[in-house]
Amino acid sequence: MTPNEGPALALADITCRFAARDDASKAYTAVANTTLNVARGEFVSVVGPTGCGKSTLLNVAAGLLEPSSGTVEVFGERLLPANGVNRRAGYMFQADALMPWRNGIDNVIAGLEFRGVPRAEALVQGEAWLRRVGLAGFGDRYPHQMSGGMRKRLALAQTLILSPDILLMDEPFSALDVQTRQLMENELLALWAEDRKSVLFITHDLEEAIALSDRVVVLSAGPATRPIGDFRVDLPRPRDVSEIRMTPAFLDLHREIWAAMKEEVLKAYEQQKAV
Ligand SMILES: Nc1ncnc2c1ncn2[C@@H]1O[C@H](COP(=O)(O)OP(=O)(O)OP(=O)(O)O)[C@@H](O)[C@H]1O
Repeated sequence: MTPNEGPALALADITCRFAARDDASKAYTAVANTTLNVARGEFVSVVGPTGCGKSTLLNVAAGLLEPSSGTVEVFGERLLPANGVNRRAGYMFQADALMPWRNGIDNVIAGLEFRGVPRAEALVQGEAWLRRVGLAGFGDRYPHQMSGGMRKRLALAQTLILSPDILLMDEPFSALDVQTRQLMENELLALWAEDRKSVLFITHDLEEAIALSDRVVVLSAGPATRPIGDFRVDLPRPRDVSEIRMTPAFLDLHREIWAAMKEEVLKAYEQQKAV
């Protein structure tokens, strides 16, 4: 396959082993033989019980972690951590990456400045992004002067201003209260609908996964986590995440996926109690 062909992300037969926590001479297999694709423009969520290996997979996709075996291709091109991180991707993690010493606008344009975009030009783009995420006029506030929801908006602008082809999101809204979270989910969907980036979204919240995605992949409990289910979400778009949750089609899908997930969640819970 030549570069720029193929899915946005193709994780093939990925296995990740770490030194075991209780005995560093032993290996702990976090993820085993996992194959996962994200097509161009597709919104895929990965759900699974706590500690199962979701973040590990995302770090592999980001090029931040080299798998013990298996390959990653980004638009048909092999991702080799030796060559650096996945440059086609933007990230949003649970903890935002805002710099407390920079005000809102300077946080939004940080990535552009690192890339060498002249400040005046970066500021124009930054102001436009502040408007798009509903923060027009808040550019001079510092992160500590903003609410959790505002900080997430700022982080979203900070990521999207670099127009990545792929968005890698690791429970980006989990720290928010339910209402703010649903507002942010709707905003994410609206922004995504504008140019349909390819998204890999990690969450332990099945409702959030279904409401946002085209496809939900369910992971087994660890160790040796692997996908145990792959469900297409054919709910109509545009979606309002709080309304779609009430529809019979959503509830049917939730029931179906939860049936696949439940045993794994219970397994992970028992394991956690045993530690
Ligand atoms: N660098 C590492 N060294 C050793 N063990 C690790 C490392 N990174 C992850 N692990 C282990 O691998 C397993 C999977 O971790 P990971 O963070 O990917 O899970 P997760 O599904 O994202 O968890 P959560 O839902 O709690 O965020 C865990 O048991 C974790 O302790």
